[in-house]
Amino acid sequence: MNITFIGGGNMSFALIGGLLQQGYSPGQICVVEINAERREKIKHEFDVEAVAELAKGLSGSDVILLAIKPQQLSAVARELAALLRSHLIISIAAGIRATDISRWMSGYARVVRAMPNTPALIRAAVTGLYALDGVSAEDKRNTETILGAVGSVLWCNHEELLDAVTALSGSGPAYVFYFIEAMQKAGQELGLDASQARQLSLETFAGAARLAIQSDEHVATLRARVTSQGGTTERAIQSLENDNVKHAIVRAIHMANQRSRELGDEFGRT
Ligand SMILES: NC(=O)C1=CN([C@@H]2O[C@H](COP(=O)(O)OP(=O)(O)OC[C@H]3O[C@@H](n4cnc5c(N)ncnc54)[C@H](O)[C@@H]3O)[C@@H](O)[C@H]2O)C=CC1
Ligand SMILES: O=C(O)[C@@H]1CCC=N1
Repeated sequence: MNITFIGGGNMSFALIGGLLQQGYSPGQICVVEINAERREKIKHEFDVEAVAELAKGLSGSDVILLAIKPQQLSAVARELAALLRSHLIISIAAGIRATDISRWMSGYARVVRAMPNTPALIRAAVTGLYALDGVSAEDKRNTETILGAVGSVLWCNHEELLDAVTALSGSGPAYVFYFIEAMQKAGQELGLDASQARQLSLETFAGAARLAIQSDEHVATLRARVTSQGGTTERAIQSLENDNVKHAIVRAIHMANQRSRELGDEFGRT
């Protein structure tokens, strides 16, 4: 299975790195990238072919992975329409609907919409997937192999759920970093130096997440176990509740979901 990436930015870097580590050979991968500096970087980093012209990048490829910004997608998809043979198309663009990509490509229906996240860089991504009806069982397995090279994958049965995936896990690493930023700030205000605050915050976050993954219990139960009656955690959680922090986080994720849908509507009209 030969893969052509359209766009050689951050996400393509993560995915290509994962595929090569999984045993893919550089000869199976090609990148179409309009920026000459990026092309050089890709060649230098991975020893894979990087070209500027779409048609040149597609020769011999079975899968086209669209990794350009949502704003650039409709023009590229329309250009692709005339060049398609029997390619599987996978798009990772936020918000852009598989149904619109298919429409821009004159109804071509072998389209999968995927939403990975940046932990792909260390092969710890989670990716939501949605397939149009024209995608075969083999196409689905190939999609799982490609996105599975950088982490775990899950299929959604309805396209709207990809907006939810985008809001929860696509953007999610930013929420986690935001929380860690706050923990580090507090640690330093309490007299720890930057490196101590970093170590304590990050390892607490990673340890708690690992514990939750390995435990069969609900996270609320795990939280209760940290919270001694009359103790320090109780005081902190009460403060979070008084400030309505859970509500604020839930609202933020709804906002991201709304933005993903807006992106779909915005470009769906074109
Ligand atoms: N950054 C993130 O956390 C995530 C991003 N995404 C999605 O992945 C897509 C790519 O995101 P990034 O890699 O972060 O963006 P990026 O800006 O790092 O990469 C995009 C690349 O595409 C190139 N490009 C632009 N127009 C092109 C064209 N016509 N032909 C070929 N190359 C072209 C640009 O020069 C750039 O190198 C976006 O649609 C984004 O919504 C999906 C999941 C997570
Ligand atoms: O912020 C964005 O639009 C992209 C999609 C998910 C993560 N980054």
